[in-house]
Amino acid sequence: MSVQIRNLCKTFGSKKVLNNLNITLEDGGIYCLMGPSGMGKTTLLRIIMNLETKDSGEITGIDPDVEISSMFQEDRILPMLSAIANVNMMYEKKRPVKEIKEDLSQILPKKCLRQPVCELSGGMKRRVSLARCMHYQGKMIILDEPFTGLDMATKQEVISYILKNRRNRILLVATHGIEDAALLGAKVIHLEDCQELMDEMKAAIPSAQEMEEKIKREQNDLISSAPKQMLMGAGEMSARTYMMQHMAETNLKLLDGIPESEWERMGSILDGRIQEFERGKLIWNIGDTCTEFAVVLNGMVAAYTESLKQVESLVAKFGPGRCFGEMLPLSNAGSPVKVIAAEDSRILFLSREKLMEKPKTMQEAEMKAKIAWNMVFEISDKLEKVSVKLDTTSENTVREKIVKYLNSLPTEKDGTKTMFSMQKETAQYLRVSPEALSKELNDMERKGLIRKEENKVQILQPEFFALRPEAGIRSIHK
Ligand SMILES: Nc1ncnc2c1ncn2[C@@H]1O[C@H](COP(=O)(O)OP(=O)(O)OP(=O)(O)O)[C@@H](O)[C@H]1O
Repeated sequence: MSVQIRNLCKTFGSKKVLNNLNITLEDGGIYCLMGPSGMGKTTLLRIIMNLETKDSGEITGIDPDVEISSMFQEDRILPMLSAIANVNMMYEKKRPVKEIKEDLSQILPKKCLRQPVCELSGGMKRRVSLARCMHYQGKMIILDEPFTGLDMATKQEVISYILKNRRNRILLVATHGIEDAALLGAKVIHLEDCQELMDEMKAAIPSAQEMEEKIKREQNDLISSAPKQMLMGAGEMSARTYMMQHMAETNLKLLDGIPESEWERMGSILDGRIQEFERGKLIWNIGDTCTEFAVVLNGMVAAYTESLKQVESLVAKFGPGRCFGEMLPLSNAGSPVKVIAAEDSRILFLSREKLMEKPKTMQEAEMKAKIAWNMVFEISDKLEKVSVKLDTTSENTVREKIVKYLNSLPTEKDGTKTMFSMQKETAQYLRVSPEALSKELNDMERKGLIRKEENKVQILQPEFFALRPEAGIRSIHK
């Protein structure tokens, strides 16, 4: 039976937070609840969980007191107990420690499972809290910003853990991460679309300009983190994906210099076709052949790649005036990319063949000249960026991989870096044998480059570890 939220209203004092909100959560569905900060996500989750009273409306299909398992924004774990004990508290009749240990070691280093959780890092505490939630039986799982403080690799591990242990329960995740929905395979619920927005509520919604800036920031974060991930040497991202991300950085402004009011007319002169896509609709699928340039006239589209583990991640978002056809030839070459409407969008498709044809009228010649100029300009810029190619892991020595990996980890306040997880998993992650990893770490310690203790590594000679991108990339035409 689905969970139905009908005409839900909530006011704090004079502040209207939810107004006639309607959402249906289908049995077994996965949902990401998104919305600007302060829009009422946590309030809605708390009302569903019966931790907050509603002013009016109704929620049917679930008994919040026994059927919901939740993870809050705060960890809510018992600090002096171990991760194992925290999880085992979910059971009236305790489960064998071995069983819990095995389960937890999917997302946490084995060594820390018996430590009091107050000694763990913030991200580790989040994972204990998540595991506790997943172990509770019920009909629905609610996670309020579960991925805060997790790096991309850990997030992917945690998401596989969630999906593996969900057992077809309804999953509702509040998040700000635009790529989380794709990683979870979730349907996105935009809180602002499910209710009647009062003027005061609209104030929480960012302006178009703020959104543009946010997207730019997120895009930049994604792009700047890409080489880092690659430098880890995990082989997870191909060189082609790397190139694509650099392409995304400069995605083609095919219509630059042509006023917006002219775009549609230009489309008709060049025999283009215009198609409308509702939010969430697939525009271009992985592997589709590319014979057209696709220019966003209105709305916003998002391009996703698929990693070797078939986890999708957002590569770029394109707003009006941007063209994504340039990325698609790469998909023919085997690099997976798909494009989805992130908002209701109108797309102008321009045939490559038509663009190449000799113009028949002056108007056509003028349009084509502008497009051709934009392409030349863009391509010359790109050639600069695509002039590097990633070495594949086979050419990297174990030490290079360790150095790159350590470089990619954040430095903690005490100057140490916490290794991804236990050595065995790190070895697997870096695609080297555990013996080779351990030998190399010992060697580096003997040479005074690092000091090891438990899961932590202290870098003693920072200059040796200074990020050297050229160690992982080489020029292909210089
Ligand atoms: N107990 C409360 N008393 C008064 N106002 C509250 C209370 N709880 C929440 N609010 C207000 O309700 C609004 C919605 O808050 P809520 O925490 O639900 O937003 P959110 O979408 O989850 O935000 P974020 O993404 O930042 O976590 C905010 O303006 C907040 O200040």
